[in-house]
Amino acid sequence: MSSPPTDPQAQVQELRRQLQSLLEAATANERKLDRFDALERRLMAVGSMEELVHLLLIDCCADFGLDAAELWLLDPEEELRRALPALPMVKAPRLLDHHGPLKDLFGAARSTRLVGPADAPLLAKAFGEGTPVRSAALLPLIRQGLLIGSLHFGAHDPERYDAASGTKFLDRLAAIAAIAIESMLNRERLRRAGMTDGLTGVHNRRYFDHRSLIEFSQAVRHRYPLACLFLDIDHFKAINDGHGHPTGDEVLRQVGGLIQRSLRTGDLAARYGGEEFVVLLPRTDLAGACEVAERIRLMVQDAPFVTPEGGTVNATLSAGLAMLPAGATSFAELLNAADRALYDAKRAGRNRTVADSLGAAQAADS
Ligand SMILES: Nc1nc2c(ncn2[C@@H]2O[C@H](COP(=O)(O)OP(=O)(O)OP(=O)(O)O)[C@@H](O)[C@H]2O)c(=O)[nH]1
Repeated sequence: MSSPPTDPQAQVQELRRQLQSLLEAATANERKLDRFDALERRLMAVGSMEELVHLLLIDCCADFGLDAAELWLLDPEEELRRALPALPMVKAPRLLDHHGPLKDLFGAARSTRLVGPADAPLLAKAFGEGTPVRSAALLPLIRQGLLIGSLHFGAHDPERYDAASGTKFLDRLAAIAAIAIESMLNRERLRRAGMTDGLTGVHNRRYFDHRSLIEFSQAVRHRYPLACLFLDIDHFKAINDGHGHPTGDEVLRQVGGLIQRSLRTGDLAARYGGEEFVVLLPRTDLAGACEVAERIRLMVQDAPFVTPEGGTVNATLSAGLAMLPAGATSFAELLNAADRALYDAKRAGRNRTVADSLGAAQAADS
């Protein structure tokens, strides 16, 4: 350490220099505070999950000059997994189906961890093997005493975060990010509840009525085929009467799951009424739609449906199929044609797929 100058002129100069550097530090701190403040305000105002993820993973890096950011979210019920693939995201959060990875980062401590280059294994856990990140801040996201995820900020500079630095700003940011994530999840749950059938987990009729019009107009505008399937469980009343309503509910729930799992992203399945489901298959021709209907029909026919008592029952379903543009010029016509075909399938003995004759004939001609 250099000794203070004895010459009064030099002392004044030294004091000026110290004052200047204190002023610079204060200005830098004030700027940092302003950036945190602005970030907090934006976090509290985000309107969607995409916006929130973008803010935490992309904007944070730009605003704070970071080299890497990761967001991990606990998702044991897979609700985020279902909600997020549909979202257009530049960078996606990592969804965890159990606490293990979070425990590896925070142990029982659950407080912000500042990690330096000496703890390379922890940096690799937080940012992936081979990461160029040399120092990091790992922020636990906690809501109502529960760890719901973590936010990781990383830098190539090994001294950007060191264990001796304060974590006050980061702790506060983590608390606000956790609130923003939870409120966004609640909003997402409400949104999904409003468009999902509570028993079967497929979309409800209200959502179908809305989405089907969009699908219809897009198919017309872009001139691609749109297939509509009506699927109705056979003699469902007998299942209810013979095994009880809870078993009927369970069959409905499992059929809903089978239908959902046999469709591609972009297809739309909904519970249309009691034991009736409707499926829209955009960009699918008659042969493709028949294949989908038959696949579902055979899966239902072969499935042992587990009852609430742990026994099994069998069920079958009938399918009616209509095509746009072959069999219909409006969406109501398409639905009616599929419903007519379903009626024909029931009349012909059930457990079968019938294509609307007009649609099938015209599709065969074209
Ligand atoms: N368990 C249960 N039953 C329902 C639900 N919604 C409608 N149902 C029953 O579904 C049955 C439908 O019976 P029907 O319309 O006669 O048709 P079906 O017995 O399937 O006969 P087909 O369709 O002609 O093969 C009725 O008994 C309804 O009460 C529900 O959410 N849960």
